[in-house]
Amino acid sequence: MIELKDITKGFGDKEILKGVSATMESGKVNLIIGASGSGKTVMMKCIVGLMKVDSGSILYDNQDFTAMDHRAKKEIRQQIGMLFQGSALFDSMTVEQNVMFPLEMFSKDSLKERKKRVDECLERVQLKDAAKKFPAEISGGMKKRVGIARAIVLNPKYLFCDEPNSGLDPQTSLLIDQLIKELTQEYNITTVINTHDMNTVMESGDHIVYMYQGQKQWEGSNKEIVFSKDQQLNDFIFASEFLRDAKEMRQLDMFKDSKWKDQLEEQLKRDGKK
Ligand SMILES: Nc1ncnc2c1ncn2[C@@H]1O[C@H](COP(=O)(O)OP(=O)(O)OP(=O)(O)O)[C@@H](O)[C@H]1O
Repeated sequence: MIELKDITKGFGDKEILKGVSATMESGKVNLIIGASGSGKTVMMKCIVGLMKVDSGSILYDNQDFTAMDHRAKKEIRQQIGMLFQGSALFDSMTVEQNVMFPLEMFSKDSLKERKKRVDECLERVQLKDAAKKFPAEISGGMKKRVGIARAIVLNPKYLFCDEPNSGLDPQTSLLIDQLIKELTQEYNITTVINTHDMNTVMESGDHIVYMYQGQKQWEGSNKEIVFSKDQQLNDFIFASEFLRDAKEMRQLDMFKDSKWKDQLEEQLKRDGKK
């Protein structure tokens, strides 16, 4: 679990993060969403330590990352996997060499063990046949899968993904979302995704943190999101008529589940529809 406690970050006299507290849960896909400029990337950079917060603290499984010395921070960083926007693969290396790279940097395993681990990861993302190919020879979706294999090769406890669906078609996006979700559950990873993709929000966001102008405006599950009365959040998520219809359909679908029945009835009463 990662906890943010009242973090602030500014540049010069411009305050970007204005006291954000939020929780990213283990074994869950945690999403950071919000309009452009709301502070999502700055927040993600602060969490992984690429930027230093001005105040507040960030706890990795109860250990205060913000108060750690360089060595302790390095240990946490070695438990972090990162999937970058655009995949950020090394063009001159084959797929398997790209996945091997973090092991060569940080692992003390023998070459045989490292090769075995690379094979396992490539198998897991269904890319064994592409092991000897170069990034220029594979599709955007395959590149993302190489990026995912590389991000998990060191068995991370925490996985950060920056816009994992950018530049992908809707079907490939879904497959990437599914893969990230499966890996998160299989290895009980605390996954944090910065995304603009509403499909990801509705389909795979277990826990969602909505940022608005440098503050956490809303936090909850993708089930709770369809019942939220927060105007900013609703304007952002259900921006089109199509999405508003989808929201109502999701509510009706959840109505079948007794767990949500009371909540929906209450909402319909409040909205004067019942
Ligand atoms: N290194 C920096 N120096 C100064 N200002 C910065 C820096 N990094 C980010 N900002 C500012 O912080 C604000 C939030 O930026 P951020 O990149 O976090 O937004 P975002 O929500 O991730 O947007 P997008 O969805 O477009 O990626 C912006 O006004 C941006 O100009």
